[in-house]
Amino acid sequence: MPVNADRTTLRESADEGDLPVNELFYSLQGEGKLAGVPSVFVRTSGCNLRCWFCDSYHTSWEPTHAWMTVDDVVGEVERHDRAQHVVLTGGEPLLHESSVELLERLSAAGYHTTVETNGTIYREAPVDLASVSPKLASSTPTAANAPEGTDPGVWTDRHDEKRIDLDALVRLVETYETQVKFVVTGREDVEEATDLVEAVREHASVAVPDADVLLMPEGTTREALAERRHLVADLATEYGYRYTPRLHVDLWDDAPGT
Ligand SMILES: C[S@@+](CC[C@H](N)C(=O)[O-])C[C@H]1O[C@@H](n2cnc3c(N)ncnc32)[C@H](O)[C@@H]1O
Ligand SMILES: Nc1nc2[nH]cc(C(=O)O)c2c(=O)[nH]1
Ligand code: SF4
Ligand SMILES: [Mg+2]
Repeated sequence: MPVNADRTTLRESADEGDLPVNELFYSLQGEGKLAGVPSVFVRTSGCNLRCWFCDSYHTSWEPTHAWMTVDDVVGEVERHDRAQHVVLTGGEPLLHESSVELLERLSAAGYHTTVETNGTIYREAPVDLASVSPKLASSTPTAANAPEGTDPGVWTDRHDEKRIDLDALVRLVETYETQVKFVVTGREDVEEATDLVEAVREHASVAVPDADVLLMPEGTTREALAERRHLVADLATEYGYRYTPRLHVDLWDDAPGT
């Protein structure tokens, strides 16, 4: 089973350079090109978007975290001594300037680094795989779909305005080895994803091959994924994009720290 961070290294208040950490655990990469690879996950808290389906509610809708120094994060990562891969995720990890220092430290220590990002923010850092997941119109929160007990309020418009930043997307694909990973709820999402990929191709100086465009079924439980995965697999075949499972959900359902 994945192992959670020792909470004794977490503090309540921030010093400059600290990172708001929601959780740190060792598991198998569940998504994308590196699915199945043992990896330490560092999940920062705080997001500039509010997807209605966010599987990390406590980093977006209700951010919870403790502040850790970059030193302590590196120390916790190193405790998982079999891991050679680190996944920096969130929330939106590129909101935080200190994510750059963390990536520099991890890279210098020899780790392969993946950053899971919504693609609205560009930062320069030693990133081995930028796992970019631009948010489609179907992610926008409304009064009808927002998580129970929340009122999307200003976030319906704010999310919709901020969810795509073409300049940031282009810089990310030009700078890093990239996978572009769309959360798919239905056929319209793949049509919109195709328009976006075409726009990125038009502006970028590098190729974005179909094999780097991934379709991932929306769903946070085995049951939800079982309902949607065949549709998404068929769409991947039809469009020539790659399908990615959510291996951790298949294996551990919605258990925390996986
Ligand atoms: C919680 S997000 C954190 C990183 C970044 N904020 C982002 O959205 O890419 C991690 C990954 O989970 C995906 N994700 C979040 N909720 C999901 C859901 N309900 N079903 C499928 N994928 C989901 C995101 O698209 C992203 O690829
Ligand atoms: N096992 C596992 N793989 C993942 N790949 C990306 C994740 C994320 O939340 O960013 C994630 C996650 O939360 N767990
Ligand atoms: S961008 Fe990522 S972390 Fe933010 S709300 Fe959407 S899925 Fe959650
Ligand atoms: Mg996740």
